Amino acid sequence: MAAAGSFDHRKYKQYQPMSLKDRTWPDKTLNKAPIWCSVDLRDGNQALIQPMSVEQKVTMFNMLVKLGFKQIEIGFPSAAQPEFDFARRLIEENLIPDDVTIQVLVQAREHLIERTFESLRGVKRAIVHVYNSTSTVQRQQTFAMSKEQIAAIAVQGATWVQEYAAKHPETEWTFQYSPESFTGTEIDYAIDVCNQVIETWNPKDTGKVIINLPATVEMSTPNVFADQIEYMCRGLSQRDHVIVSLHTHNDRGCGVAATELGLMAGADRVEGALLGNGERTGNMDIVTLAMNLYSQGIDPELDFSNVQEMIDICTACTNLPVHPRHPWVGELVYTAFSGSHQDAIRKSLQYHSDENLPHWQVAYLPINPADLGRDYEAVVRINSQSGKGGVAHVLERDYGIELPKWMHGHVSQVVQKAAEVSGDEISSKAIHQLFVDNFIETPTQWALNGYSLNSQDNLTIANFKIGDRKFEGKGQGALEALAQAISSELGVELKVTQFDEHALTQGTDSKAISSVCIDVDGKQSVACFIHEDTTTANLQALLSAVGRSGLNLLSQQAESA
Ligand SMILES: CC(=O)SCCNC(=O)CCNC(=O)[C@H](O)C(C)(C)COP(=O)(O)OP(=O)(O)OC[C@H]1O[C@@H](n2cnc3c(N)ncnc32)[C@H](O)[C@@H]1OP(=O)(O)O
Ligand SMILES: CC(C)C(=O)C(=O)O
Repeated sequence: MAAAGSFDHRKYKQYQPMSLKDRTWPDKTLNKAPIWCSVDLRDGNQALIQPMSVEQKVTMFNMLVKLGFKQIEIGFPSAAQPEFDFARRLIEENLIPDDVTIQVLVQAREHLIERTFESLRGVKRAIVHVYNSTSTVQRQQTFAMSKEQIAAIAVQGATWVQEYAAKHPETEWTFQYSPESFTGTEIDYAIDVCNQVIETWNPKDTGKVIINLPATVEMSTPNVFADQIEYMCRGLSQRDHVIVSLHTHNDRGCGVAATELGLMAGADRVEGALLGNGERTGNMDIVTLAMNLYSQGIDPELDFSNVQEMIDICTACTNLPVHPRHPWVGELVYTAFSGSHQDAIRKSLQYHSDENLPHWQVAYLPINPADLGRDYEAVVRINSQSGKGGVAHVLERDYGIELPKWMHGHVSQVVQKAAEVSGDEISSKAIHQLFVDNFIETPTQWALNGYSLNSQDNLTIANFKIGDRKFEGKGQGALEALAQAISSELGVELKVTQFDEHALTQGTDSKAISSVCIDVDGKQSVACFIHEDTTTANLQALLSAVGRSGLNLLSQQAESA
């Protein structure tokens, strides 16, 4: 169907996948972390409205080191003075730990390469990353050059890098080449260009080089990218001396998926940025990929145990907010508002701790949010979508109030009403207040002002002072005696249909909570009471339930007078 105006899909053509019939990557699984390289300070930085200051770059660099990155692309020193100054600052102030290698990006242009090496003077170790664009579109439209001419730029760039490095033998150099716009490049041509660069550097005599394959623009489904990577891995010469690196972008929203499949297809190394910052829709999000591995029981070799600190630093340096639903780390990603999810989480957490399970298996929570430094308060939050399990969970979690199952519906009805009226979230404090007001508060006329209990012939004989009236009753235990006393004094039929007594599980001062459900002349009423004396808690809970049933002691008093 042709759409109105300029929204017309017919102007786009389908990406032509390569044909790799004997692909092996679909049968592979990921079982170890790749070599990580953060490009936050380069690709991330070049995508900001306001690039980071040198101070901000230092803060970001220190954080990347703390998170565990061993390779960090620190910028494009020949592009701008602050980029150059930052490289100098790291080197001159000795801010690069011994086990961390910095990387710099440069185009295959001699004056830029010269300036890049100048910025690296005195560094112990560095990766020099040179690139040129190889795609059909760029060959034709940006450079107006043939395949041979574009390959010659790559080889010339590789040669310059080698020559300038040779002038600084005190530094341990690693060379990296990217056929930029790789996903828009004919695959056999990409292999050819990369192999010419590899032959120029001839790593079999010197160690290893890095060939970085960027989805500069993400153009296909991740399976097509994986085919391309598997094919490249097969076709690159001196493969044992080549580290195959991936650098995906997220134009189609599949940057992480493409990288995962690319790793299955044989890549060794991954470039990306924290929280997916980077050009356009961003670079591959390292946090997501690392957490994907972590949640599968694989050591990501990066430490996200204080995720809030990482978010705060990234936000301060990039001025970009983090979406509340960002995978693994967004503010709301461990929060359930809907009732059935809350109920399942509550039961699952309980089961998990009761059974002492060796592996984390909790409904709706793929990992324990505490691993990232997140608290459990966020896990269940209440609004009108919530149910009885969620409300019970909040009272239990925040107030140690463990209610019997038959009470859950009563309490949640009250909370649900309040949520419907406000149209908003109901805080834990407000839920507690609703619980106190509706189920604990006792009308003064039904206040228990004293009791005595005696046992006789397996029966409890009891005296009660309720308000300022005295009652006498007997039964199997104090509760039944009280029910009998009220029934006979007020001429009603009162039965205790449900009863539960629990120690409060936190902040207790050894208090107990009693919950009572009664039937007064066919009408059901429930209430709870908290007290350090369990008998008082039981008796007062019953009296509160009587008060909530609408029985009026004062009018009965007036009648009997
Ligand atoms: C995919 C990426 O994101 S790569 C990173 C992009 N850039 C950065 O990170 C740093 C930001 N700064 C820049 O990009 C700047 O453009 C600089 C510093 C690299 C270069 O600046 P300038 O030379 O002043 O300008 P400009 O980029 O317009 O230069 C274009 C020229 O470089 C050539 N060129 C572009 N890329 C390359 C390359 N990789 N190798 C060789 N030549 C190249 C172009 O053909 C063009 O040549 P022409 O002038 O003969 O037409
Ligand atoms: C320089 C290369 C690796 C790049 O940033 C890209 O292609 O996205």
